Amino acid sequence: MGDKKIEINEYSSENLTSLYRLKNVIKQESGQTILSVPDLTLKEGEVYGIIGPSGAGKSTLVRILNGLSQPTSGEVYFLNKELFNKKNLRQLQKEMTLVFQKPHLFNTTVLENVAYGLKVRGYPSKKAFKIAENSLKEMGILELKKRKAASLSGGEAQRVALARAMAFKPRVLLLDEPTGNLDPGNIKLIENKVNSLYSQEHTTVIMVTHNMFQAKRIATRGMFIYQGKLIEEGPIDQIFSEPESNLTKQFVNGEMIF
Ligand SMILES: Nc1ncnc2c1ncn2[C@@H]1O[C@H](COP(=O)(O)OP(=O)(O)OP(=O)(O)O)[C@@H](O)[C@H]1O
Repeated sequence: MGDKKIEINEYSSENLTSLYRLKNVIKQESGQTILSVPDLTLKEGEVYGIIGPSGAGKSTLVRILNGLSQPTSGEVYFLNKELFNKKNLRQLQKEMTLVFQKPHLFNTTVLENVAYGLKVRGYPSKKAFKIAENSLKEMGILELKKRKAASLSGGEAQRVALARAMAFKPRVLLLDEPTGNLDPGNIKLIENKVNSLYSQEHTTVIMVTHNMFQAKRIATRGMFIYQGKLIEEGPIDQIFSEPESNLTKQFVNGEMIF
């Protein structure tokens, strides 16, 4: 591969105290603080569910974690390196991928869409297509490989976006409401995929979801964001049964009016 891959021993799990570390992170837009995270550590190999009302700042957080949106102030470390340092950003971003609720697919075939992410990571074309085919097979959609992306249904497009994200086996998979527009069958398929990524590949998954049942079903840890503030982060059972904050309690019990 053309790109320097991050050496495992450079960031071995033994030396790694955190996958992400955020300190005093503030994001402002038009003079307003839309996200404030005083101190947050995210560990490798967990499935994080990010919950909170609409407009709370959930997407803002995943865009920061993916390196797409630089905080106005504060520090973000990924694998113990400053994520937004110009020297590190592109290299570190190759370890992660973000899938949106409405997938952004290129106007080419499904197979070319899935191979793209591998090619930009330096895989030779033939190998990229082979891995892409395999990834489509794993998502159960190999028969779509020659279809133009624009002709796909919402559920199919989301599965293609996930096949593309998973093809290069990212260390971190960020999902922003990935099942928001899908029917129960497609939701189940995607949740099963997240479960197997976690249990078999030990991929860290960080997922925004409006669906609290979904967070309960698939997350190992939860984060509650409210009015631009990270209120709490902890084991998912604790978030739902014994949250530290009264705000979290009101939200998970459906008592919050907003
Ligand atoms: N570029 C921007 N300029 C101004 N305000 C913004 C900008 N981006 C986000 N915001 C505001 O910041 C707040 C947080 O937005 P964000 O998309 O992170 O929320 P969210 O929790 O993901 O919401 P939803 O669940 O509705 O998707 C919202 O009030 C939003 O309107």
